[in-house]
Amino acid sequence: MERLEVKGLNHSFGFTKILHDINFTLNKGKVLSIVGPSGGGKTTLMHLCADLLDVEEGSVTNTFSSSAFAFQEARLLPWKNVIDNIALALIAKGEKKSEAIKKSQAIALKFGLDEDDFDKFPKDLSGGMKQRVSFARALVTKPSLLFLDEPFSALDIGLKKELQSVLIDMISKKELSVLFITHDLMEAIRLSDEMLLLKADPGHIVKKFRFDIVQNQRDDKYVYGKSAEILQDSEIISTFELELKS
Ligand SMILES: Nc1ncnc2c1ncn2[C@@H]1O[C@H](COP(=O)(O)OP(=O)(O)OP(=O)(O)O)[C@@H](O)[C@H]1O
Repeated sequence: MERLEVKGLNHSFGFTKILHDINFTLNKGKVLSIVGPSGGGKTTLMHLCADLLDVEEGSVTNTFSSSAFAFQEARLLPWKNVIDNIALALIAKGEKKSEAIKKSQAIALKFGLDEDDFDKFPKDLSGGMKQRVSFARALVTKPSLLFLDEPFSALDIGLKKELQSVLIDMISKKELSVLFITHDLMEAIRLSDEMLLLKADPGHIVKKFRFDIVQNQRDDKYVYGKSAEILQDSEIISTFELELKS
């Protein structure tokens, strides 16, 4: 079975230890989130998993057949229009240009872009539109594993929910496995099967939470209820330094 397995992972930048003894497995069709405070090492961990950073100690085994990324900033090529930005990965994989364009247009519409937007360049797009393009570009190649680094954090509530719904639809059809990092607890509860809590200095996993209801049956009531419950957890309180000062 396709999986991402992290064992005994340690990482330092210079003399500063950033990650300590990280262990987890992401199986096919599952969504695993890593939550924790800013500076805790989430991005470093994601980069090690995605082979964007060399593993120094421990191991990362990725047997997924293909993977893609979507980041907090959309990172589009400024000299290419919307469709060409999306089509890029397909063309790089050897797909015929006409076919790549057709697939890119279809997925752009799925992510809520209009035909009028197809010829626009990134400088003429709003932040939300750029993020739609970024998602479409990541998913057009139908990766089996998707890495998401805070992809919803700059979006308004409506757009956030809309993009999450498209993702949940794909997850529910078991088309996709996802590893994502966030500091938004509700986002993690809405999307993940398992949530790892990463505490800082150095980053280490202090608790794992599992959510057993399938994503497309988690309504707002479930997400708010679970959030309220988890916010009472002592590890969450100390990791996010939530103690109220009286
Ligand atoms: N290339 C690098 N060289 C040196 N230190 C780095 C490097 N990248 C990150 N760090 C340091 O590693 C620590 C963890 O950073 P990282 O970006 O992984 O945390 P994070 O949990 O993703 O934070 P945020 O939520 O703010 O993005 C920080 O102290 C950061 O300054």
